[in-house]
Amino acid sequence: MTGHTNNSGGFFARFFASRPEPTKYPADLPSAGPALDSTAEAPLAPAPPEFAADETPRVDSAAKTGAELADVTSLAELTTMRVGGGFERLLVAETAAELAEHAAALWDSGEDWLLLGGGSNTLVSDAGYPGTVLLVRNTGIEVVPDVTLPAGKVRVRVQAGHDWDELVAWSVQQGYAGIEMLSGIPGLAGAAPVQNIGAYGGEVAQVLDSVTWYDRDWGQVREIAAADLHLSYRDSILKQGYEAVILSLDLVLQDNSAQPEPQSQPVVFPQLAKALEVRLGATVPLTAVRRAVLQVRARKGMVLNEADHNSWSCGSFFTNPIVTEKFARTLPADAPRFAMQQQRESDLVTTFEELAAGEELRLQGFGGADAAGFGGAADSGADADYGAAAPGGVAGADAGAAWTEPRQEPQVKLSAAWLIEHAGVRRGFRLPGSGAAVSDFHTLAITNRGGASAADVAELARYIVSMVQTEFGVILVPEPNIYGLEI
Ligand SMILES: NC(=O)C1=CN([C@@H]2O[C@H](COP(=O)(O)OP(=O)(O)OC[C@H]3O[C@@H](n4cnc5c(N)ncnc54)[C@H](OP(=O)(O)O)[C@@H]3O)[C@@H](O)[C@H]2O)C=CC1
Ligand SMILES: C=C(O[C@H]1[C@H](O)[C@@H](CO)O[C@H](OP(=O)(O)OP(=O)(O)OC[C@H]2O[C@@H](n3ccc(=O)[nH]c3=O)[C@H](O)[C@@H]2O)[C@@H]1NC(C)=O)C(=O)O
Repeated sequence: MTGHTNNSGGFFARFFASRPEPTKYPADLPSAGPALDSTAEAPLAPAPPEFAADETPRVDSAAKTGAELADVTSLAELTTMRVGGGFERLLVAETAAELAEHAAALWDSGEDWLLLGGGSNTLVSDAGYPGTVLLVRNTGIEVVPDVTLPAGKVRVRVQAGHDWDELVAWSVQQGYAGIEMLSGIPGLAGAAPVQNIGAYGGEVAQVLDSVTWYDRDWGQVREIAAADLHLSYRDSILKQGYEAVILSLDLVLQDNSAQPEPQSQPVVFPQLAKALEVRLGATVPLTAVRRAVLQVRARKGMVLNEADHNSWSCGSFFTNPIVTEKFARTLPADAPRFAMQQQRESDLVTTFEELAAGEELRLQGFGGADAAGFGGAADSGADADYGAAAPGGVAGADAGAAWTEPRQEPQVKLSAAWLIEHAGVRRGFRLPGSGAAVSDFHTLAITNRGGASAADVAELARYIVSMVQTEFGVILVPEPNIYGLEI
């Protein structure tokens, strides 16, 4: 658990070490697309997959188990991007006790090691990982009787190695509401709190009661209340470097199993309401929410599908930047921007203007909350797959964990996908000779079109960062954990 970069200072330091001047990368490449015209329509991408109204897209899991692991020799076989070289040693923890024991021994040994769940948020260099890879493979879901819970609530315990989407499917089947909008998110349950997964109006912070983890500093297994994880937009104390391995999670869900057709939590996300053809705030059958979310995600290429190279990715490769409202006003009027709850000053992206004005570089750790995310007006129809932008003004309400430290300057969340597309990097874009390409369906996903190397992925990521930096003065931050590569 050392040696990787995510939302870290190294990333920023590289860009700002000398001066805050963007440089085109790479200088000798042809233009990635037409000059910026924020009103221009994106060229037509290949048609997104079509689904019958009652069809539920299949969700593949990348997390190999048991005998499937016998012949694994590379990280490419353990990650959803399917790139990355070998490793020195592979350890597999099939129980929580094994996971804690391995983690304790590895930390005691002082060697570098890598914790891997479903490998959907991990990018490793072609040279591989020079140490031990510990795979989280303890599975199981149980309902834990809890008389302290209010009526209608149920405590569900899931082991860290359980496939997240299998948990969601199970909860929908049981009639338990609360995570149905998080259908189709890749990876394993143990990673969910690390970056507080969120989509379509929900985030794990809303239902997480506590985790049990092995804590490096304490040298023991501890139960930690969700509030102590400081969950916020794609962030937690684990993401910020606190050293612990999650063994299991306790969720508190709404038990609607007595209803003839168990209902969902209110639908609060415009894109989802639109897909379900209901008004915001409506409740609908849990099964309908799951199906609709999977269909929307699949249309964006965001459902893992072994047969579809457009889904061989880490999902969103960059987080959505959070900037001051003042800076956002310098962007084109049609750039989507969404209000955040209170935000730590230190969580905002440092803009060129601020650096030029002599302000200190802030090392980023996104705070605030995400749940509502993007979507715009449900009925605008401006972009059927992604929802409408919020031109000019600030729209959208974020829900979930709030940071209470007061701050003066209101902040907004931008759409990384929009910035990328309007910096001229269109859906399907590929650098010459590269095996990696921007997804045909969503500019925020970098995909392996077969035979991509980790270097190809990193090169495209750097190119995207450079284009957005040049065009808008915003520095995108990668979402995945990255080992042995410079982005
Ligand atoms: N919304 C979306 O569509 C997408 C969301 N994701 C999310 O990214 C995450 C990826 O999950 P997964 O594929 O399993 O993760 P990975 O196997 O890619 O692991 C990513 C990192 O998460 C941390 N981690 C994983 N499991 C644990 C654990 N039990 N305890 C503590 N830390 C852990 C480790 O970071 P470290 O070494 O720093 O401790 C690890 O390097 C999930 O939360 C997934 O939902 C990913 C892609 C798309
Ligand atoms: C996939 C992930 O999570 C996803 C999550 O599934 C969705 C749905 O709630 O919202 C986030 O994506 P997102 O911000 O790109 O959401 P989308 O609704 O797909 O797009 C937002 C906006 O981007 C613009 N857009 C989108 C796609 C595209 O190719 N071009 C474009 O310009 C549209 O204006 C759209 O309104 C999460 N990503 C992040 C980094 O927060 C992930 O974390 O890996």
